[in-house]
Amino acid sequence: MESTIPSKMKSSGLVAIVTLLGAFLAARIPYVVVPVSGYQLWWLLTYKLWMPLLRQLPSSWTSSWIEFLVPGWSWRRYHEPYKQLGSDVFLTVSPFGNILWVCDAYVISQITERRNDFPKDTAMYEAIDIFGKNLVTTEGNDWVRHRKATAATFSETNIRIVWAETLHQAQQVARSWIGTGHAPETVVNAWEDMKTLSLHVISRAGFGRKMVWPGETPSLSGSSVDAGINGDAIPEAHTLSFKAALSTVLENLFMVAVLPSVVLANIPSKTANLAYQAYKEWSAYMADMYQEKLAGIEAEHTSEDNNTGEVESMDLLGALIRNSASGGKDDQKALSKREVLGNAFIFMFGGHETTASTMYFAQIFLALHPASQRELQADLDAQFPADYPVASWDYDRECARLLATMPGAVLNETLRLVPPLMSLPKTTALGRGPQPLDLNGRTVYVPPGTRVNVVIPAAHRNPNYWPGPEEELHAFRPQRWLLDGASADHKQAGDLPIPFRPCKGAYLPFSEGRRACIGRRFALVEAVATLAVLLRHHSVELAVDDLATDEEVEKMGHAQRAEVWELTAAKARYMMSEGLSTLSFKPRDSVPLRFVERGSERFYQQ
Ligand code: HEM
Repeated sequence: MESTIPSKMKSSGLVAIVTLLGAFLAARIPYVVVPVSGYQLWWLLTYKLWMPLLRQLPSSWTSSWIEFLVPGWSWRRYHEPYKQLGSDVFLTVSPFGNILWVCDAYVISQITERRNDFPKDTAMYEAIDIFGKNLVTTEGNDWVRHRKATAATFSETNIRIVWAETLHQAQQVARSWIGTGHAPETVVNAWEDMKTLSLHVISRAGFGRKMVWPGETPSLSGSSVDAGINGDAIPEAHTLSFKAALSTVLENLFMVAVLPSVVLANIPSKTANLAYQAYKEWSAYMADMYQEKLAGIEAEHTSEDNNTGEVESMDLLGALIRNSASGGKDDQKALSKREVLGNAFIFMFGGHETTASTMYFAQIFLALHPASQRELQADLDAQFPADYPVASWDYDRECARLLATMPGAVLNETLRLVPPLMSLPKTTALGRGPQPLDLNGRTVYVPPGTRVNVVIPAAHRNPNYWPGPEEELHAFRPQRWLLDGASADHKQAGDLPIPFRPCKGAYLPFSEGRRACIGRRFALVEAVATLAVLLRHHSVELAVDDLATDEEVEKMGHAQRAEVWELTAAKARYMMSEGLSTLSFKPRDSVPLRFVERGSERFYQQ
């Protein structure tokens, strides 16, 4: 059945709502009328006041819509609302706007492939323009210009830096977690450390800035390129270190983006003043780095023998300046200095916590699923002989295998269950007329200006696209990504196992189509290398310190140990579902973990 609506129709106004509903009714798309759309700032800030009052109303009035008012419903309830409504596409209608919610793989593919018809809702991202327009905040031809200039920087040369730097940083993490050799006494704050690791890797691969781990002597990490650069030191002209400036801006981004500088600088709040200081400092660092790298590239152009600029420009910022500089001053396609710096910041912003949370959640899942951890370690054993030090791990030889065996499967499964981005906010383009979507052979026209939300967690648990029983979709089962389930055997066979590939539109941690994540490989290489280094000789375990001391655990029998472990696991599982922040899958609280030598696990030894 086909339904049509007038081409000039906008989604605002009563007529538009009525016509839209008519179109959706004709195409048999369910809709839910809600009093607020859930995205208004006033609602996000005050919903906890209103919800208890609304819940007092008779459920016969509210049951069909009340849960859609709770921020975060779209990931807390996964596929359930779609199942209840009998459709993987439905509409919420409110006086504040209509939203189309989608977790149908075929419809998602149409949306991500038709970039111009379903552009990104860039208004949502305006706040991250603070250092300049960039890849995330642009659309149309402007986005094409940004994407062309930035795509070349994510080269294999750059990925090799990611690999080498991650191996180095992950060894520092392991060293600090082992402490002085009393591993079982160490309670690891893995979330903070994964954020630090991720920051260090992106600083090196993104800006050529080497960061040293607390307790690490700079000489341990130095290469000729890094000599004299240390992200923790405060250079003369600055008041904060490079690392402090960056991490403070990232932590206070909302405040920095929303409040005018003069307010930030003058309100009597230490946090606001520090945020302002960090903003100024980071801007100054970026300006210095821009000049340094530009000078290196220009020197390279004037001297055939001098290849310093080439080495420097292997990092993302250097490559970006090189690409933009080669476009020439009159080239309309080149990025301006402000745009280059805007993109450099967005690489940091886009790649920091997303990758850190993936590595952190993977470790929690492995602590909760010791059998999967042992399988992962068996794959590592098969790949890396005992006398093969991390320093010899070669990117070309090792990385593809890691990604195709259990370490890669664990990451795929982690990103399926807790994708760092929960939805892809799209709209239907204004001025292009209503957009047809094919829904199971029926065509429905979505009016211009309608918000369209591709809901990633719902697609990731949509039973229509994933083999196995429905309840299994909520379980951590990395083996689903390994078609034959016995990945270690492939080491002997010498060829790479073929991973499971979900259908298009069903698995979107990095989105799909031309606007897919530009840092996908960067993130996967970093995360897989980290897991391999950490778990090659050690295991992560749940720390049960809240319930029992080490001496008490020591005296416990098997059943008692299982009991304390299960109580701790229940808390960790709760944190992994209810304890995540509403706006992104970010932990609000940390799950204490232990890092113990393999063979000394206190629970579930092999
Ligand atoms: C596990 C880690 C990561 C995940 C899950 C992730 C996920 C995503 C997703 C879903 C998008 C699409 C957003 C949208 O369309 O609204 C995206 C875009 C983007 N990501 Fe990532 N990302 C990760 C790591 C990185 C890294 C390491 C970088 C850079 C170093 C990065 C840079 C970007 C940029 C610049 C875009 C915008 C691309 C465009 O619009 O053309 N991301 N990412």
